[in-house]
Amino acid sequence: MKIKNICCIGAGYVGGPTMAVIAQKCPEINVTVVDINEKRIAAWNDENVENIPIYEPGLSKVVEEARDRNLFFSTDVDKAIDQADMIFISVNTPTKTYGMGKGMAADLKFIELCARQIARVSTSDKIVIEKSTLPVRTAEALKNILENTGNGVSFQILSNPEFLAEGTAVEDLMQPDRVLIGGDIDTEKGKEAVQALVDVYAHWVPKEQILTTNVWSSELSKLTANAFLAQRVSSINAMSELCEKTGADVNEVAKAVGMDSRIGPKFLKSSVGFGGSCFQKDILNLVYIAKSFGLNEVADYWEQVITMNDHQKKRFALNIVRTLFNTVSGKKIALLGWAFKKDTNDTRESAAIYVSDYLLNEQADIVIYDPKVTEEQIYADLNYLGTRSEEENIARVTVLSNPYEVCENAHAIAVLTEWDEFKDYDWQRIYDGMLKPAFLFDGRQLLNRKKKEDIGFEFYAIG
Ligand SMILES: NC(=O)c1ccc[n+]([C@@H]2O[C@H](COP(=O)([O-])OP(=O)(O)OC[C@H]3O[C@@H](n4cnc5c(N)ncnc54)[C@H](O)[C@@H]3O)[C@@H](O)[C@H]2O)c1
Ligand SMILES: O=c1ccn([C@@H]2O[C@H](COP(=O)(O)OP(=O)(O)O[C@H]3O[C@H](CO)[C@@H](O)[C@H](O)[C@H]3O)[C@@H](O)[C@H]2O)c(=O)[nH]1
Repeated sequence: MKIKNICCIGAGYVGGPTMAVIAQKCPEINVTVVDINEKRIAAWNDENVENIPIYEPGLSKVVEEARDRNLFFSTDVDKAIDQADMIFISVNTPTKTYGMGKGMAADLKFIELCARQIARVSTSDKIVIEKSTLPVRTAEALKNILENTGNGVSFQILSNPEFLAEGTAVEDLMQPDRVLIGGDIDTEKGKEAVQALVDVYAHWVPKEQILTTNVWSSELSKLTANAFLAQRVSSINAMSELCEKTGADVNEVAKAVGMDSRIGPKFLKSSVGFGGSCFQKDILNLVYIAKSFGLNEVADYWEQVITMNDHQKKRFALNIVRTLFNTVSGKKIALLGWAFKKDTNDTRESAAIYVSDYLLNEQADIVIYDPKVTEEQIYADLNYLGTRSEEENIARVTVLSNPYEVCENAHAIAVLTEWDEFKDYDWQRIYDGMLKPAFLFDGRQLLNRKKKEDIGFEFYAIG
């Protein structure tokens, strides 16, 4: 089966970059990315390609090459669905904030809406692909909706979870460790659909790296991968606290442990805690699924990864309070970084949000600089927590676009995102402008302790 038209529902951090790369690598396939968010689509279509809504190194170049050639962004969801042979569903699946499974389960309402829309609009056979991260067995529900409410056309459902990490999305998409495709491999039609998607990726991904499985394994592998990755971060963060008590150095421990080829060196960087839209959401979802099968030990095991992460964020903030003579009330604390990691403008679940919240509870005055995050986003993140009124957040929090100004007259600086530029600042100038003692808290193992101590900083790093 030769695919001519692809539609992707959801022009977010996954849909946008993933489809841009597919379009660039498959010039003979038309790729249309649709979204109900008009502002987002307008930004993807902005004449100045640097204004696309997602900041990812290398992405604007890929978009520039393919856009209006075979890559299109549109709000006309019905039309794109109807014209497509293959539809990726790449909408958000956040943690539920209401009702059954509140705070744990994935909210599948956007997925269901997509399925109903596909069923209503389609007049020809389609391959429907789960690109969003979904609870295991979601394909069953999708199939039920599509087959019972559709116009009698045939749908094949595949699971094709995305493993890209933000900040390196383009690189990860161009050279993925693997592409995972789950399908109904027991039927001819199912096999054909899997092959059609394999053929798309085979334009640039070596065949050995395209893994096909049954649908349930594919769905569950995505949750498993994120749980394992987050677990490594929580494991090293747990050790960081022990290092601080014992004089061991967490970087040295990570290196020594990571040189064991069975463990490996990656993803062992101790930090103020993992953030991002995926790890917490996906582990909570996994815990919820385990509990729903009565697997309480399995659920408790994975829940500890989140407990440890919450502890890490909290103890970082409390350490600032304790070190500043047990009070930060009315003190200016400068925060460098708001994004959940470097090279992205995404702030979802960023540790910076929670560290700020703790400090604001202690009545600190917070001044923030991030190279890619807007002031509007920072206030939105704090207001979303609902800990205090919007007016109070505005009164206590200032966002500036000059890092030196942010640090001017501060009692302390906390580095919360590992942006490269922070390393190259004129730290003597920053020190000179601060109140003394000048405290510097490195939540990212980013700065050189010796050099900062030589300048005169009271330096605290995790681990
Ligand atoms: N962000 C990541 O790095 C990442 C990586 C791998 C997997 N995932 C998974 O991919 C999925 C999408 O994540 P994201 O970060 O791209 O989310 P996102 O919020 O950035 O984008 C989702 C988009 O879907 C749109 N949308 C929602 N319902 C719609 C509908 N009915 N019709 C049209 N558009 C609709 C929203 O307006 C939004 O723009 C999630 O399930 C996530 O877990 C994310
Ligand atoms: O050694 C490490 C590695 C990561 N982090 C933190 O962990 C979070 C997540 O980082 P990362 O995994 O690099 O970014 P994400 O974009 O959240 O990507 C994860 O989540 C995606 C969404 O499901 C998956 O597709 C990716 O494979 C998976 O890495 C960030 O706050 C990092 O700062 C650490 O603290 N230490």
